[in-house]
Amino acid sequence: MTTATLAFIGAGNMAGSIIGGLISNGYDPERIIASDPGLETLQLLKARFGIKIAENNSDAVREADVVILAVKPQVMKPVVTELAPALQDAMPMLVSIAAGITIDSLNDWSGGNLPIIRCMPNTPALVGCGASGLYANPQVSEAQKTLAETVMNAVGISQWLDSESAIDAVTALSGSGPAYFFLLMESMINAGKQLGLPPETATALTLQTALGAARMATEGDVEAAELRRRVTSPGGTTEQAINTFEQGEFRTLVQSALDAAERRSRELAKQD
Ligand SMILES: NC(=O)C1=CN([C@@H]2O[C@H](COP(=O)(O)OP(=O)(O)OC[C@H]3O[C@@H](n4cnc5c(N)ncnc54)[C@H](OP(=O)(O)O)[C@@H]3O)[C@@H](O)[C@H]2O)C=CC1
Ligand SMILES: O=C(O)[C@@H]1CCC=N1
Repeated sequence: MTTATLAFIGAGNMAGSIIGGLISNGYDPERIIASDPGLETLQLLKARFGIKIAENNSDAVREADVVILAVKPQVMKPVVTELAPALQDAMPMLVSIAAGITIDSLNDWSGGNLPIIRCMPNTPALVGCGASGLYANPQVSEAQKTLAETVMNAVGISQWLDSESAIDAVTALSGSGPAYFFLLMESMINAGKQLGLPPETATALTLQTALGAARMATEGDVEAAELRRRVTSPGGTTEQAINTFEQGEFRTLVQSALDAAERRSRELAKQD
């Protein structure tokens, strides 16, 4: 694993998930520094993972090889503009995980000429099962690309994208994706309770079913559609459920949901 020093600007849900995944995978906590206005959040991360914390964003970036911008898109401009002098001193690689914020904007706000990567991770990074899309500007060297990939692969898988706009699609698919599966889990747990199962039973069976289905889809070489067919006995129970999903236009609904998320990602870019 790399020994690069990573500075996280913003230490909320997503930064915490990546940090947790890195530490579980053996990353040296002395080489991770985080800064955030919430002192309590920082103290918790320090106590839990042994990472360093900084009093302000500029202090955090001073020694960093990689600065991971993990604040909400809406505050990215003031955060990066204020950091620009420190960034121009240290010239680290910037990795922004924010939905919507473009490389052009990050380049303008940071004073220019920095290697910048846009990365769209997801929260399962916390358990080493993250999925990230990556896109680099021309200033990023091959060695820096390998570094970014090493960091993100330590918490899951990553895919390089050949256009920046593909980040909007990745945001809609895997960035937001865990929430879609959680919604399905919530809905199945509730349906199981409605069918008379005790809540603990409905919960345990739903979660194990989700885990089992995900493992079968990822660990074998059989496509999801075929795995679904193998559960669906002709004239059996699953067929009734699948027909109900199809009649409710489940696939169209999923497409519309992802379209809406992708559209929102593009809108966030216009609010720069
Ligand atoms: N959550 C997710 O599943 C994913 C999120 N992302 C992206 O990650 C980014 C962070 O999202 P998420 O972790 O969910 O959001 P959070 O709100 O949980 O984390 C953002 C953190 O940044 C802090 N912050 C606010 N202002 C500053 C500042 N000036 N300097 C340093 N830190 C600051 C916030 O503090 P405070 O709360 O006090 O304002 C908060 O702790 C977003 O841009 C999002 O698009 C990408 C992929 C997935
Ligand atoms: O909902 C959001 O905007 C962020 C980006 C992807 C997941 N969470």
